[in-house]
Amino acid sequence: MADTSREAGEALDETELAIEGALRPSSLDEFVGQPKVRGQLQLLLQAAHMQERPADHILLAGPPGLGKTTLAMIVAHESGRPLRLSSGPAIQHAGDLAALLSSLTPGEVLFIDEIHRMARSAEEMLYLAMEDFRIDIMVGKGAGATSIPLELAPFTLVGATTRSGLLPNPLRDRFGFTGHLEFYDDDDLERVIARSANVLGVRLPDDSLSEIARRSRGTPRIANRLLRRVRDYALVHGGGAAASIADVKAALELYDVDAIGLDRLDRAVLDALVRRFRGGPVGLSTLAVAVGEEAETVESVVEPYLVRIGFLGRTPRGRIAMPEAYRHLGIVHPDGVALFDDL
Ligand SMILES: Nc1ncnc2c1ncn2[C@@H]1O[C@H](COP(=O)(O)OP(=O)(O)OP(=O)(O)O)[C@@H](O)[C@H]1O
Ligand SMILES: [Mg+2]
Repeated sequence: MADTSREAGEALDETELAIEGALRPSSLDEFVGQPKVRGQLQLLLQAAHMQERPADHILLAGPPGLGKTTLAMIVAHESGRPLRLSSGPAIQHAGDLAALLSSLTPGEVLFIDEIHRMARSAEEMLYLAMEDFRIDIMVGKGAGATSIPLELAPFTLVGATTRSGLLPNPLRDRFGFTGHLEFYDDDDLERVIARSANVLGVRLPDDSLSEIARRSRGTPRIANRLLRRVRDYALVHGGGAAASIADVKAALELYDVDAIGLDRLDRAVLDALVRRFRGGPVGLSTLAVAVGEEAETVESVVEPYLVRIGFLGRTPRGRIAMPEAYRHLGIVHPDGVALFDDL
């Protein structure tokens, strides 16, 4: 069954989560692709190490599944410091953040996932904490309220966000460095898949490897997930430990992944845009309602890849379908232009 609800990545059950953990690279050297961000992080960590201080605060931005959490873990691992995990939705009051910050040990790496979803009051507390390693705790209410300053142990904050545009500037400015993660090209995805296949004990001929890479929407998490489905298929229907190209194609067809990696939700969005809204422009929320999804999911999970491959455009008046999208769906463009030249 193909799940169309992909908020915050995928709904993984516990075994899948454990496998995702096992597939995570634990050092910068093992981390595939993203040469820019890798180089930037390397320098930052090395300088901090030479001066025996915690590294500057780091913000990691990019679509789901590109390696933000993985990099946060690598930062802690490479600097030999403990990692504390939290997330924006878990910090709904300044008090939640105060409790978290005051319990950090010197040099600890604090990872706040989905940092754009943190409460406003906590954000303000975080500004001071990031800059001066200090917070003010409010005691009492009304006219008698006083604030008590509290010194914090120096720490490194690693924030992750799929929506860096939603972060207030004062918060964004307090990070020493922002790493923008990009979609991976097919060569990098092949390396991710080859590494994971090795860990999972799956043998993949070259053609199988490149077919999975081509259908992974530029995203390592999707590459790993498709690989696991292909492994299942080969185990049940095919040649056991080796997954032939026929196994790959059959498995991906079973899970509704099309020839360029679009899944049911991607296609539903394109279909609504092209057929129902005649190519747009249509507002994000209207489009989301048409496919029965949250606007946030459509915006942060579905759209970035469709924009990147030139299927969808974002304009001030709404979303529009680009000619490539018509071609992929096999629909004649309203201008009457024949777009079937490659059929
Ligand atoms: N550069 C990479 N090399 C190898 N594997 C990677 C890489 N980036 C990500 N992965 C794999 O992809 C999976 C998803 O990565 P990760 O959890 O870090 O994504 P994320 O950016 O935090 O996503 P989300 O926004 O949904 O939290 C991980 O299990 C990891 O194994
Ligand atoms: Mg993550």
